[in-house]
This record gives sequence, C-alpha cells and structure tokens, in this order.
Amino acid sequence: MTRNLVLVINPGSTSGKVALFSEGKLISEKVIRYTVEELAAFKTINEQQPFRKVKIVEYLKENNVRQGDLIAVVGRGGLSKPIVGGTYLVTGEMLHDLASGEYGMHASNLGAGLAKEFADEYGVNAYTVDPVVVDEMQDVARLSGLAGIERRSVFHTLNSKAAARAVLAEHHQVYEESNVIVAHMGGGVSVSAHHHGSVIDVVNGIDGEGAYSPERTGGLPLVMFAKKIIDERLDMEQVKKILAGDGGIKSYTDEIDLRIVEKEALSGNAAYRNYLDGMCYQVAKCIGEMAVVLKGQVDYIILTGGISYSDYVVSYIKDYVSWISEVEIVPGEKEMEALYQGVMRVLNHEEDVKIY
Ligand SMILES: Nc1ncnc2c1ncn2[C@@H]1O[C@H](COP(=O)(O)OP(=O)(O)O)[C@@H](O)[C@H]1O
Ligand SMILES: CCCC(=O)OP(=O)(O)O
Repeated sequence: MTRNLVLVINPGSTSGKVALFSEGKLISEKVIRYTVEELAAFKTINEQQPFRKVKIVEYLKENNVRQGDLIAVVGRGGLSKPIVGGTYLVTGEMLHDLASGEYGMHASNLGAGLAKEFADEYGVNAYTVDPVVVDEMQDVARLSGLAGIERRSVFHTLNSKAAARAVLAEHHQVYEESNVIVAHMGGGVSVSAHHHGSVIDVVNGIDGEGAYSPERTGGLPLVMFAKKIIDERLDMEQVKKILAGDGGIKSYTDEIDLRIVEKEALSGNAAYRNYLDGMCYQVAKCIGEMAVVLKGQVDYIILTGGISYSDYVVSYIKDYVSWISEVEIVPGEKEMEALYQGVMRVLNHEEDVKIY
C-alpha cells in the first residue's frame, strides 16, 4: 500500500532541512547541519550536491521509504530567471539555469536538482514552489537610477507569502484582497510589499539593498565601496562574498549567530548593542519604505524568520513602525509546509502546474 509521501528538500547555506508529509500531515522532519569544515571541502555550491544527497539518502533509510511510497518530491527553488509565483515542474532548462549561476549562487540553487534526482529514482515528478526569484514587481520599482542596471525581485518568497496567508487567515482576511508588509529576518533580510496577492516591490535580500543582516551588508555608501573595490583590487567573487557572506553583523563581530550577539549586547557590551540596534533600525526603515509603496494602506506588518524569536529585536522594530499598522510576529519559517502545500495544490488539481 502506498504511503502517499511527499519528500520536501530545503537546502540552506549552512544546513539543510528534509521532511516527509502525507495526507496533510508532517510525518517527520530533520535538520541536517553541516560544519564549516565539511562545506569548506567544496570549491563551489554545485559540488556540494552529491554530499548533500548522501545525507538525504540516510534520512530516507531512517524513515524506511521504499519504491512506491512517494507521490512527489519538491525542492526549494533558487536563483533562476525571474518568474511569477506558483508550483513549477523541475525541467532541464531550470536545472541548467540554476547550475550555471547566471542569476546568482545560493544553496537553494541545489533544491530543484536534488528533488529531480530523488524523483527519478522513485519514478515521480519533481517540483519547486515560489522560488526566491518570484517577480511580481510593478514596473516603476525596477528602475535603479542607472541605465543598464535594473532592480530585481529576490526575497524569501516562500516564507513571506506563507506567513502573510497565515496571519490573514487568523484575522479571517484573504491574501488576494489585503495589503501586508513582510520583513523576513534570517541569515539574510528581505522586506516585501504584498498588494492584493502580488509582491509589487521588495527590499532585495541578496543583491546589496536595504538592511544589513547577520551575514549581509544590505545597501552601502556606493562611492566608498567602489573605492574599497579599486584600492583592494577585489574581483567579482570577493565582492559578492563581502555583500553576502562576510557583511553585516559578521563584519563587525565575526559572528553570524544572532543569539550570541544579542546575549553579548544585552550583558553590557555597548558596541555589540549598537550593531544589533543598527540592524533593527535599518529593518524598520525598510518597512517604512514598503509602507510608502502601499500608499499607507497596510493591513499588517509581519516580522518573521529566525531573528523574530528575539523579543529585543521585535520590540525595537515595533517601536519605530507600529504607527503604520498592527505588527504580527511569525517566528521561524514555514518553508517546509509551504513547499508541501504548493505541490498538493497541483496534485489535487486546485492549481495548474507551471512550466519554467
Ligand atoms: N531565539 C532567537 N533569538 C535571536 N536570534 C535567533 C533566535 N533563533 C534564531 N535566531 C537567529 O536567526 C538567524 C537564522 O534565521 P533563519 O530564518 O533560520 O535563517 P536562514 O535565513 O538561514 O533560513 C541566525 O542568526 C540565528 O542566530
Ligand atoms: C533572499 C534570498 C533567499 C535567502 O537569502 O535565503 P537565506 O536568508 O535563507 O540565505
């Protein structure tokens, strides 16, 4: 008898999550943590795929998953070409774009490829849902101020949309008829303006915009950054590593775990307190920017991602933005459920599958 399992794969930069769902319920979930040394053994993110696969094979063995048990596999979508939201079949063209790094490299680029490998082995389809490049931006938001450079939409799509839907459902409101601002605060920070079901503008979480985060710079004073690049003769890979990887809180403290930074800040380290406050202050400013995008018509501001477990961060930001609207907190993320639900909407014929 088939167990109607859906395998969900979510590769993160320093860890990965894998889960099995069936009949609307989470059956099992595992966080696979990688050490810095383990990942340092690979020169590129693509090279990590076989290593990450082995850990998922072990997980499937632990859960006794056999041929015929799976009905689908879904992986978190990565940096591919801009696409509208929805559930996508994993295709060769998508895999090519993710592996090429043409649109950027992030651990989530491995999600579709891993899903496809397991889907092929178990004879089912592979999908991705609402990848980080979902682009529903209004045209005016694309202008950067320099001809030839266009702003793009890269944000924590899955969790931001899932958190928005969840908060609105609690208030008996519908996503497609509401306006919300979602600030996702994790390793990276993105802030998105959701207008009647479309994300019409974002503070991009990876290209060097907006607020700094535990490991990313956010926006920088450009002239000074250009001088640093020239003075230090930095190449593109080095520049990208500064913007996403070695920036933000890490550049000040050498630490990316915000729990440690917060503990230090609240036990009297004034410099750490200032670094932490700076991040919160910048997130608040980004929320204000998105409130303008929504012309002040904001039903809820939602703070989500791992950092929103912090009472200190939440109250700091609330102090600046609660005049705009009610502020709701959705700590952590709902990515695994969102991936599963996206696949089920297609398998249950509630939504058409999209082709990349
Ligand atoms: N209780 C907490 N208080 C403060 N920060 C936290 C807490 N729990 C997790 N974090 C921080 O959240 C960040 C990771 O968030 P998460 O959403 O899991 O990240 P990712 O973007 O990697 O998915 C880390 O900096 C972590 O220290
Ligand atoms: C904004 C793109 C997605 C992203 O940065 O995810 P993480 O914060 O999990 O690295």
